[in-house]
Amino acid sequence: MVFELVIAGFAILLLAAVFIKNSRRGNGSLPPGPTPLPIIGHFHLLGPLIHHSFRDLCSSYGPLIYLRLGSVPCVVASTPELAKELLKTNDLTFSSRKHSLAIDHLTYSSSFAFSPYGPYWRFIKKMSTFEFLGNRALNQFLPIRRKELREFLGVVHDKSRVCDSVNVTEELLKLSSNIISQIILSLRCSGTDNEAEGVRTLVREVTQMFGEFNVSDFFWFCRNLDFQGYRKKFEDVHRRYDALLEKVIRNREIERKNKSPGGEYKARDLLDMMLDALEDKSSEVELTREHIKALVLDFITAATDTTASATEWALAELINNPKVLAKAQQEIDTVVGNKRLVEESDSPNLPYIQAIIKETFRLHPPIPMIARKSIQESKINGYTIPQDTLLFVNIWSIGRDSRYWKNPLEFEPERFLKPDGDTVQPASAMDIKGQHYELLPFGSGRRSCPGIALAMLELPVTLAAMIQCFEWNVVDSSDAVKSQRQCCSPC
Ligand code: HEM
Repeated sequence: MVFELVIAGFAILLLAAVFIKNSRRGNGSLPPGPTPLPIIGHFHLLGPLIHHSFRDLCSSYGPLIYLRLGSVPCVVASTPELAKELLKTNDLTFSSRKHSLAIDHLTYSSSFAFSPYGPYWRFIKKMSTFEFLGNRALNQFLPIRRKELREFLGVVHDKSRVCDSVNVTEELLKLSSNIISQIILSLRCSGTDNEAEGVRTLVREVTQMFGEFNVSDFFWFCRNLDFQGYRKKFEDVHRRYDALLEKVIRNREIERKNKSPGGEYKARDLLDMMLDALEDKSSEVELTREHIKALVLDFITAATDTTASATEWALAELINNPKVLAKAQQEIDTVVGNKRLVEESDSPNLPYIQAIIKETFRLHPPIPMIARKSIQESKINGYTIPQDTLLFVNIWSIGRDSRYWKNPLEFEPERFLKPDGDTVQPASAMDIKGQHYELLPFGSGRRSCPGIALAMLELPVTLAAMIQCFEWNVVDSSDAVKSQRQCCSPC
């Protein structure tokens, strides 16, 4: 009896699989892909690092594949040509993003980074591009970045004296979080500022929740169930975040009311800009307090881990490649010397440091796949991509593909330098602003990263200062990177 039941069950599964396969053929023009299983689709083919699994699937089924993750249809692209076709030629079609229960709960359903392409998104994009992340604002915030970098170097220095090793991961996260929370809220996490520290802790919890796998996001019949108990966690974090941000906003409103005209000048942060827009009855978009709270979360989560992880990977590669490290030290010695600390204004004269950053992005993009959702049906390479399909452009696998890169797994920053007589110039032909589809660390097109200019100011100077001030090596292989200090004079 049991045996018969097993056989019957197996037959049903097989029939369902054949049905699904035929329905793909019936549709005819979907990109190729493995046969899905009933209900779970292709989930069983994914390992813990999804970009690795997608690379393997693309090498078996082709550069553009179609998968079903539970009930969610998706396509994966893994060549620069397809990246261009999808993100440039069909930019508008793939201009949306998939929501998850975590995103909806935690960002008041008002996130900018996850909002559909429309008036609200355009309004914030304009404000971030031209105002708070524009050249003028970035110049105004230079003293903050300079002070934070010195503070960071000081902490690494002090801790390494006391403990002879430092958790660089943690310190880099504090550095990027301090910079962005001051640009956005004029708050600094110093350990004594409770509000800033509270925001930082909550943002870390939120970042973790965004990355967790929730079955309810992929199986429509689980949408209202909560097997993993996430809903309660989301509600708890949301309540604490809302209370904290409400307090920050209320304090700022009082400060604005009491401000005397011509009082002390302070660079306008994002919160000021949003409160101006909130009060402006003629503003092109009607904003709410929820929009402000969601935007703060959007920007802090988007800016913190990405910048810290890029610096950490660059450092890890330098430690593992002593010749590259020596060349970088040589460049800093020649251009900056040891009488002063390297500054952001030195970056254009440090082409090797910039090449190290690009090489780090190629091998370790902080966001390994660009994720979008289609708002309409499209034809790509002769295949039909239906509306509401999730798109993944696997920039991690493109960066390691031997068809586009010589010695793809080697860390060779020289590939980004072009000899020009005796000097080397930054390889302008390979910039990272989303025009060269072999290297897309910040994405491409209208939804590309608005923080690129800020990140590219922070990264070279942070890395150069770490090289200038300390000698680096790994002291414990169980941690990502630790430093052993031997401080030089500038810091
Ligand atoms: C090394 C640092 C960073 C990397 C590698 C990075 C990478 C990315 C990528 C790949 C995207 C998706 C782009 C696309 O879909 O085409 C993105 C979006 C975004 N990034 Fe960054 N980012 C970094 C730093 C920052 C910073 C410093 C900020 C804020 C100041 C920021 C804010 C955002 C926002 C708000 C979005 C969503 C944009 C939208 O949906 O329109 N990022 N970033």
